[in-house]
Amino acid sequence: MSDNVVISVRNLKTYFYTNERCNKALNGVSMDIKSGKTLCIVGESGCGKSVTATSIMQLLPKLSRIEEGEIIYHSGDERGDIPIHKLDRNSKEMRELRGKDIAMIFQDPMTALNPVYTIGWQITEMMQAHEKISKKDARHSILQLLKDMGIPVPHKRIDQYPHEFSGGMRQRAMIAMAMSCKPKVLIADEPTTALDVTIQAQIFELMNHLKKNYNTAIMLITHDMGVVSELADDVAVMYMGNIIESGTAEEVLEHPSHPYTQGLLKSIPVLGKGSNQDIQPIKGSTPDPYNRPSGCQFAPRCEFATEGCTKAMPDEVMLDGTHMVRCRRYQEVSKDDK
Ligand SMILES: Nc1ncnc2c1ncn2[C@@H]1O[C@H](COP(=O)(O)OP(=O)(O)OP(=O)(O)O)[C@@H](O)[C@H]1O
Repeated sequence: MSDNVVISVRNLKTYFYTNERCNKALNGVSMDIKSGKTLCIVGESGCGKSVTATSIMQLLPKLSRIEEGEIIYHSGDERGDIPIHKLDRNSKEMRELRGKDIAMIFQDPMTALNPVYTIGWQITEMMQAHEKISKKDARHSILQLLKDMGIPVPHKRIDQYPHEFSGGMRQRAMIAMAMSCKPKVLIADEPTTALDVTIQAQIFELMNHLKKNYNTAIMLITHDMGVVSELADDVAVMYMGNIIESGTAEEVLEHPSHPYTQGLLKSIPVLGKGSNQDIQPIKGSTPDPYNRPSGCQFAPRCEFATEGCTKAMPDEVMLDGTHMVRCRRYQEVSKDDK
């Protein structure tokens, strides 16, 4: 395994059990999250992006559990490799990992920020929960952190409440809180969906700054291929609980080999191509997770599908380099893209 892998996920199966029915929300997911790189997880609503994140954080909703597979955190220190999938969500070890080693940011900053305390107070609490640090030293580092996160007049902002911040500034404050213990991994679940494009661009710049200057491993969840093309070093495309294509951003975006990836790329406008672009949404909709089609889950929506596709789930095929695709018809699909 390459040195810079911080989290490796192997054959992860996370299921939901509701009314005696089982939803295989993750059905054998494997991926590596690497330091100093951004891995984008992309796919339509319900494909399993958030469940992947909450499995890694051991913050799964009720009625769901990790059924099979591994999530290993490679600490790089005397703790060695930590099997997260075996830890209890409320265990001391898991609580220490959360925040200190692996931090998460959300679409809505108020998920993480408490309205009744000042930003400075909340970040101090977070720091003191994980390390021995005096209030004075914490204040000093928080001022620097707020400045690093592009929050103007930090000595004033530190004593303000979340409601005194604009949406974009609140998002930065949440990122500052997530970064306060210098985590090795930052998991960001659609962090800019609610923000306007200018603020979105600033938050992306900030994430690139974290990656470069703190060597943070970033896992960024998005449904937007435009975001992927701007930020990703590595990409994993998910559909119905499986990764159906993955590789470096160049491999996946320049040579998409799964019809679903091609569909996602055709459904976004390309910068610089003007307003007369042929934007085509992917036809059909995702199947009912409790009543899945047999074989390839995308087959009912796929123009390349043949009878064989509905018989069994396609195996992973390794193309060039790290490029993986799960499609029987990938050769025809790749030709079609040329
Ligand atoms: N709390 C829950 N209770 C029951 N099923 C759930 C719950 N959360 C997620 N699921 C199911 O797990 C599957 C994966 O959902 P997940 O939230 O990971 O999708 P997603 O790709 O993050 O979608 P979105 O972009 O809408 O957030 C879906 O079939 C979803 O219905």
